[in-house]
Amino acid sequence: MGSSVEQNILVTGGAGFIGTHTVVQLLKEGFKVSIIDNLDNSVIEAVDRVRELVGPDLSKKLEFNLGDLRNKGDIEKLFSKQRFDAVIHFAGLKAVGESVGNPRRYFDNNLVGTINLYETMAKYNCKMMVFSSSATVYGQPEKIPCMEDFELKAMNPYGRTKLFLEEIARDIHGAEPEWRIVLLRYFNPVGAHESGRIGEDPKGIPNNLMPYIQQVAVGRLPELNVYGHDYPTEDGSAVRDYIHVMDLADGHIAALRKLFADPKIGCTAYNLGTGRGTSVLEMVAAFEKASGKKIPIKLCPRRSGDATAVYASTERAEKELGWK
Ligand SMILES: NC(=O)c1ccc[n+]([C@@H]2O[C@H](COP(=O)([O-])OP(=O)(O)OC[C@H]3O[C@@H](n4cnc5c(N)ncnc54)[C@H](O)[C@@H]3O)[C@@H](O)[C@H]2O)c1
Ligand SMILES: O=c1ccn([C@@H]2O[C@H](COP(=O)(O)OP(=O)(O)O[C@H]3O[C@H](CO)[C@H](O)[C@H](O)[C@H]3O)[C@@H](O)[C@H]2O)c(=O)[nH]1
Repeated sequence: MGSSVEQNILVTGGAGFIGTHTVVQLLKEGFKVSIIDNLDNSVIEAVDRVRELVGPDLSKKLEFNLGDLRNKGDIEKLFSKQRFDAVIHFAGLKAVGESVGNPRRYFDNNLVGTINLYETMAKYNCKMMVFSSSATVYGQPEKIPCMEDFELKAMNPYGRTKLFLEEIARDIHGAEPEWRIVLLRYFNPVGAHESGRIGEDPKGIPNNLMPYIQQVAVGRLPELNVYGHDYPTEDGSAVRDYIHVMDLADGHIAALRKLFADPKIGCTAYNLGTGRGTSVLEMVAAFEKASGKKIPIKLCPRRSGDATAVYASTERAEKELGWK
């Protein structure tokens, strides 16, 4: 189903993991897309593969711009030559451990980049934004499932950039109510496009569970360290809400449609998760079953800063975005 009027969307960080999957869905839904990415954590081949997946006709509606949000001039160049109806803002750094060792890099990239983006959007009167937030803003939630109105607290510099950026969005909307901003709090994105042509391929040793399991499966790493087997959960391992990246991509389409359709949306946060908790050991078992490969594991102490169990309440996204 294409949209009746062709809307033009700027996608920051569109060459990355969630970005590429979302751009495929945007093009298929009839949107025109411009990506800005500095390729800090991605490769241009990923954009070539998006073109391959959508075919030559839809590819004509995709433009790639090499640029860095920390340089206001790079953003200005885009806005001065075309009108954008909305921005989906993925660009940012996301490695928790790295942010602890080098917080200034995170504040510079995530905060300065986003502030530059808001400034330029305001200048060109483009006031609709879908922002990549994270379940990390719930810290160690006192209750589960996490609901959007829970108290927010971040536990590391990366998490603080997401929390600050949520606060910045609420303040901008508070002062200039014409802004429409959707804050999407992703839980744990996993998986890849069904073609296998795009996906998550982090550089170096992965921090996250799924890419780590995948590297064990292909023999690049010898075994999976299971961090924590004495949590007060059914099997002792930690519980998360793993959401397929294609579902997440569709969540962005739903959020965009909501922005365009609802002048009263204001600045609203939505959880994007499945609402189901899965333990680390259950993930390993599910992967073994699906792939037919044995994943050797080593039971290790808890990883510092990890929560016991986090999963989403999906009620608000279901009710207001029509997304599940
Ligand atoms: N993947 C997750 O587990 C997860 C969970 C919650 C939230 N998020 C957030 O979602 C967003 C996308 O995550 P992802 O997994 O696709 O990450 P990713 O690293 O694959 O994609 C981010 C993209 O942004 C680009 N980028 C970074 N800084 C930039 C800058 N200053 N200017 C231009 N481009 C820049 C990178 O090169 C990369 O292509 C991030 O903001 C991340 O914090 C991710
Ligand atoms: O090699 C590994 C990697 C992870 N885990 C465990 O697997 C679970 C999930 O860990 P991930 O690192 O995959 O994901 P997190 O829940 O820690 O964090 C991710 O999701 C958060 C949102 O919930 C934030 O967005 C954060 O940036 C992002 O990395 C945790 O219990 C972790 O200890 C292992 O046992 N072994």
